[in-house]
Amino acid sequence: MTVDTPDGLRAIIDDPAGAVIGLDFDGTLSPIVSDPAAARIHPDGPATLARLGGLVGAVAVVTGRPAATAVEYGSLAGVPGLVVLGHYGLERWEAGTLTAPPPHPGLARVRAELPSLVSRFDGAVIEDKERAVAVHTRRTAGPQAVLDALREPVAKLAAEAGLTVEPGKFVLELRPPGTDKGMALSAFLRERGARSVLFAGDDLGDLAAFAAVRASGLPGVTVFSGSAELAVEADIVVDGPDGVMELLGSISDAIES
Ligand SMILES: O=P(O)(O)OC[C@H]1O[C@H](O[C@H]2O[C@H](CO)[C@@H](O)[C@H](O)[C@H]2O)[C@H](O)[C@@H](O)[C@@H]1O
Repeated sequence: MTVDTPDGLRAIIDDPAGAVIGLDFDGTLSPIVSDPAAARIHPDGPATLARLGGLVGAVAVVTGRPAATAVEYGSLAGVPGLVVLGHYGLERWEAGTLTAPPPHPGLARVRAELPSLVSRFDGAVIEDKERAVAVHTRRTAGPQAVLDALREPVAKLAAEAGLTVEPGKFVLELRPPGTDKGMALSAFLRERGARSVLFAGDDLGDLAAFAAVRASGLPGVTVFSGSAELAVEADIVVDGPDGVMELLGSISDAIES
């Protein structure tokens, strides 16, 4: 780290025991791929997180994925002390134990009615995540046009089922209301008595966590995992998961030195 190191990052390096590091999964720890089931963490991910986790107060993965999926695709089970807040904070995985509420009753209606909306578009696929259902358009001939065409009927179905729509990179997710990544991160900061915070993300669902960093009143830093698909303002912009790994590694270097 240099003299240009942002204040929030300086606070993390100077007092690592008080630092909470929050990390999104897809697009941040894991490169974006066309098949959601084929996503896997960056090859340096598990070792990078294990090293950083041994130096700071806590590392949490905050994701729209089910926590167990992030643990599996991220090879995270062996990362000491790591907490995974899945489904935007509905679920929590820690030390091999998963805590989760019962699935929302509205999901049954979504499972029954969504296929007929989606089947009109070749290549659009449904990802059933048990506590949420997502429609992906990345593999259609016109991902943005199909996403735009689905927006209104999906919003109507979600409202009728008592669910909320979470938009993301060529995805519309129908999920239970009442939580988001900002609420999940804020609660985790309070629980851990954080004295500084970093959150890294790449998608629209991460903006609530960026806002929570700013609202926390703590020295904090927002990190955007950049790509050609989305531009978002953040304190630090890095080049996708490669850049995230490099940044996390350099934070560990700076703490150790
Ligand atoms: O909070 P996250 O961990 O970033 O999860 C958000 C969504 O990520 C996944 O979809 C995204 O990644 C896929 C794999 O790289 C990609 O194919 C898709 O286009 C992206 O939107 C996941 O499949 C969703 O369920 C998550 O909500």
